[in-house]
Amino acid sequence: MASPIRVTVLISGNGSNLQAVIDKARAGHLGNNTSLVRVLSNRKDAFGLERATRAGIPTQYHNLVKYKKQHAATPAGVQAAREEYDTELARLILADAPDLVVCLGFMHVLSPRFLEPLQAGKVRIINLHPALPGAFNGVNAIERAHAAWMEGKIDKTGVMIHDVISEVDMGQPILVREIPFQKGRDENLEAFETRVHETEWETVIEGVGMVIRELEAQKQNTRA
Ligand SMILES: Nc1nc2c(c(=O)[nH]1)N[C@@H](CN(C=O)c1ccc(C(=O)N[C@@H](CCC(=O)O)C(=O)O)cc1)CN2
Ligand SMILES: NCC(=O)N[C@@H]1O[C@H](COP(=O)([O-])[O-])[C@@H](O)[C@H]1O
Repeated sequence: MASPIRVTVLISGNGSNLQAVIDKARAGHLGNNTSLVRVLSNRKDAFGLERATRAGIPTQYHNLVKYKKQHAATPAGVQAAREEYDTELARLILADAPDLVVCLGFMHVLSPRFLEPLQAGKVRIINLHPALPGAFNGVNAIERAHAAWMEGKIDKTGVMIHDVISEVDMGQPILVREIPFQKGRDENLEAFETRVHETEWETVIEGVGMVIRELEAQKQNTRA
């Protein structure tokens, strides 16, 4: 059997999308031969780390604060801290020799200090974002979409899996799932968020599966 597709997951929080991926991989339905090699979080209290531990997946906590303390609290100092953080993040991840890095609620903007070493190592990076391409980039996308709908500005939103590039949430979409708003403008934020998360759990499994199959085919062609 071909060597497994090695996957590293980056998180910052609850990890419900990570759990969807873990469950699918464990059932053998995430590609023919997939190995989740590590879950890394920039937040120590991320429940996703517990989910990974329960699944027997190695974890790592890598936090920006340690780097910020070594620099002045100036824009230049913060920039230097972020660059050092990203350089070390790339080293940590490359040490596991992944084929794919999946951002699932990883609340940190990745700089070229991270992106370039991974590109050099031919490691694909993808992200799950709860919005349609080009809409509501960045944080709090679900809340912002709901507010825009309440103001009558949009009638649908969605979730997507996309390639990660330096410009946040502007990488090539891989899989997009639209989510229409319900008539009557009476769906509160909590109910709407639940619908979005349910769509995410399906989308992340399908989207990650698509990329894994692409990588499997590439490995097959390289061997041929
Ligand atoms: N260079 C890229 N980095 C990341 C991308 C990307 O497409 N390109 N996707 C994100 C995930 N993400 C949206 O999907 C995202 C995460 C975090 C932020 C952000 O503004 N983070 C702040 C800190 C916010 C916080 O701590 O709550 C920051 O980094 O200063 C924007 C978008 C993963 N990274
Ligand atoms: N900009 C990135 C972003 O907003 N990501 C979002 O963080 C949440 C993580 O949930 P989870 O920890 O339960 O998987 C998800 O809603 C994901 O789309």
